[in-house]
Amino acid sequence: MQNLPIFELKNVSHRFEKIQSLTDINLKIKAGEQVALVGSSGAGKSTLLSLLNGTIIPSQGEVWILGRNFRTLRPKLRRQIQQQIGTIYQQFNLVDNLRVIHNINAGHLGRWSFFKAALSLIYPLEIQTATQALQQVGIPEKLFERTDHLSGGQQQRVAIARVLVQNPTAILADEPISSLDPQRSFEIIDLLHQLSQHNKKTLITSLHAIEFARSHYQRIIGLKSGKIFFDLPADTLTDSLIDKLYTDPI
Ligand SMILES: Nc1ncnc2c1ncn2[C@@H]1O[C@H](COP(=O)(O)OP(=O)(O)OP(=O)(O)O)[C@@H](O)[C@H]1O
Repeated sequence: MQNLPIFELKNVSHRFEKIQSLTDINLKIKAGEQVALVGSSGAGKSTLLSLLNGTIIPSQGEVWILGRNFRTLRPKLRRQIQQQIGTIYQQFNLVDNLRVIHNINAGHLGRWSFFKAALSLIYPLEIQTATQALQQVGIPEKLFERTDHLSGGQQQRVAIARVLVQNPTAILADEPISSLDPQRSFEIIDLLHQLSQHNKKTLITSLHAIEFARSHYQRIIGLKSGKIFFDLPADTLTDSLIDKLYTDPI
């Protein structure tokens, strides 16, 4: 079990009606790995992340998550597996007019009953857990602030705190810094790196900023026109290969 990959894709292709977004992907990602996904717009990065968190099922091939062939699972087991995968998005996916604590507590939703979730909207529950998560992302004083009163960088920290409360095995981040300035971008990438290392969580991040992929990830996967163009340790990736990823036709 120890050596089983957290994620495995076997001959995976995906098609959105007329658009072939991924073609024949074979990939294994082990526990604790920090992987950056890079490639031009439309290369298939978000599609790949959506396959890894079970949001979409591939048109062809098999996606194995935590040792299970996801397609074959019953809905209840699918939800249990999905609870183990936390995802952070470019647009944060927070409810703007709620206080921060409610957005963080959304990380419990897969585990809480409907009643508990509804009650927590009136009397916030698990304040200590939420405070700890907010402390880990560096803004503990914002717990009762309205979410839309925070800056973009702070909102992304809240989204990360929500994932920490979910306590997943793996964290997926889909272009988490696209709407942030360079300094905030560095801070969020650095935070994700520190948290995944400290909490021993697998981290997979899609990124346009190649410099952060190189500085903060062990492994870099380049996608080009829906195919894996390279899959290399960060310290062996050359500038010329990066140029080819973005310029040459496949
Ligand atoms: N829901 C969808 N319906 C139809 N086509 C889609 C859908 N999602 C993605 N695609 C198409 O699949 C291809 C891959 O898209 P994807 O979003 O995975 O790329 P990406 O590498 O994440 O791009 P970006 O960096 O711009 O986010 C694109 O051609 C895109 O237009």
